[in-house]
Amino acid sequence: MRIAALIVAAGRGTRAASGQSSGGLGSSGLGAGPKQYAAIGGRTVLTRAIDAFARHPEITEIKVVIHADDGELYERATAGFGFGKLAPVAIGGPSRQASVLRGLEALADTAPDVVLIHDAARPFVSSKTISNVIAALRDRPAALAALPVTDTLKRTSGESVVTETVARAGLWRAQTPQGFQFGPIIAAHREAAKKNLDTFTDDAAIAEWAGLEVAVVEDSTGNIKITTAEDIELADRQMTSALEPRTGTGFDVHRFCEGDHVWLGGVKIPHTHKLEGHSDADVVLHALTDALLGAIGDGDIGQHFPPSDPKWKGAASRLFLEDAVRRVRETGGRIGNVDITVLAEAPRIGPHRPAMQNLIGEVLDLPPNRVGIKATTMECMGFVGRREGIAAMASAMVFVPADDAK
Ligand SMILES: Nc1ccn([C@@H]2O[C@H](COP(=O)(O)OP(=O)(O)OP(=O)(O)O)[C@@H](O)[C@H]2O)c(=O)n1
Ligand SMILES: C[C@](O)(CO)[C@H](O)COP(=O)(O)O
Repeated sequence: MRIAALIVAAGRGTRAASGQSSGGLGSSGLGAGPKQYAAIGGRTVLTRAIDAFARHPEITEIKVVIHADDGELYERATAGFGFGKLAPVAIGGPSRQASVLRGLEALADTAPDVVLIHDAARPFVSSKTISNVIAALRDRPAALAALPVTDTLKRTSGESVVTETVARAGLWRAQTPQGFQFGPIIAAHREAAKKNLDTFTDDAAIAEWAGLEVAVVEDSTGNIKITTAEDIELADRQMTSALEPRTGTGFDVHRFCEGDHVWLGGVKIPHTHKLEGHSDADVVLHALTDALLGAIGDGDIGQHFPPSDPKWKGAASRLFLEDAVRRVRETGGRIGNVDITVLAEAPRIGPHRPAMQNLIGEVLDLPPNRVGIKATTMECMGFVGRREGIAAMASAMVFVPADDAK
C-alpha cells in the first residue's frame, strides 16, 4: 500500500509575522521568511514536520506544497537532509484549501492509495498519531487527528458579551494529519473547487461535505500549530532547554610525499611537499569529521567513506565534513563549537587560520569564534618533528534532543 504525506507549507504566516524570532541560527539564514521556515531548536518548523513523516515506516512518499516565492528558503531548509522519500515540490495557491488541491493534483498522476494531509506549521506531530490515523483508515475513507475540548465554551455577541455557554460534550479540536483514501478526497476537493466553495478550513470538512464518513483519532496535546510569534519563541525555548550536550574527539595523520601544496582545513597551502592519501589528505577536516561523528556515536570517516572505494579517490574532504554535519542535523542536533590543533613543523598555520575558520564555519554554520584553530610544532621530536607528515586533533561540542539520548 502506498501512503503519501502531503505537507502544506505555502502560507504567509501573517499572524506570526510581527516580532518573528530567528530561532538563533543567524548566519545560515534559517529563521528568515514565513513561520514554517523559522528555526526552533536549530531546525526549521518545516523540516521537523517533514522529518516526522520521513521517519515513519508506513509513509512511502512526501510531497511538500510551497509558495512560489519560497524556493530558496525551502532549498536552504532541506539542504543536506537525507529525506529519501521527498518528491519534488508543488506550488500552492491563495488559501490552504487551494494549496491542498494543488498538492493532490501533483500526486494524481501516480496516485497513492492513501494520503495524509498535514500542516507544515505542526512540527511536533508524533509517530503514534500518524500510525493511529493510518490505522483508522482501514475501516473508514477519512480520519482526522483531534483533541477533545477541555475548556468551557462561550459564545459572544458582536460586543464581546457572552450570549451562551456552549455544551462541550462531543466537541473536538481538529488537528492534522487528516488521512483519506486518495480517490474520494481528490474527487471531493475538485467538486468543491468546481462549485466555488472555497472557505473550508480543513480537509475533513470537505470530506464531510462530500458525504464521507470521518473517524476521529485522539491526538496528543503536543501537536500544536505554530500560529503566532509567541508560539515560535516558546517552541524554540522548549526545544533548546531539552537539548543534551555531547562531545566527540578526532585524530588523523598523513605522511608527506612529493608535491607543492597541502590541503588543511579546506584551504590550499603552498608547501615543499604534499600529503599522501586516498582523498585530498586534509588531516584537519578528517579529524573534525571524526569528532562530529564521535559526538553522535555514528561510526567514523573510514566506515562512511572507505579508502577502498575508488569513488573517494582525490575527493575534497569538505564532502566528508558536510556528510557528518548532515548526520548531526538528522538527529535534531546542533553544533556548539569545534576546536582543532594542528601538529606540524611546517607550513606555518597562523596566516591561514582566518580562511580555515571561515570555510569550516560555513560548512558547520558557525561563526569564526566557535571554530578554534591552533597549531604546534613537535620541537623536532617524533615523526612530525622529523617533518615526515602532519597530524591534527579535533574536538566537537554537539547538542542533541534529549529524546534521542534515550
Ligand atoms: N495559502 C496557503 C495558506 C496556508 N497554507 C498552509 O496551511 C497550514 C495551516 O495554515 P495557517 O496556520 O493558517 O498558516 P498561514 O496561512 O501561513 O498563517 P496566517 O493565517 O497567519 O497567514 C500552514 O502550514 C500553511 O503553510 C498553505 O499551504 N497555503
Ligand atoms: C487544518 C487546521 O490545522 C485544523 O486545525 C487548521 O484549520 C488550519 O489553520 P487555519 O488557521 O484554520 O488556516
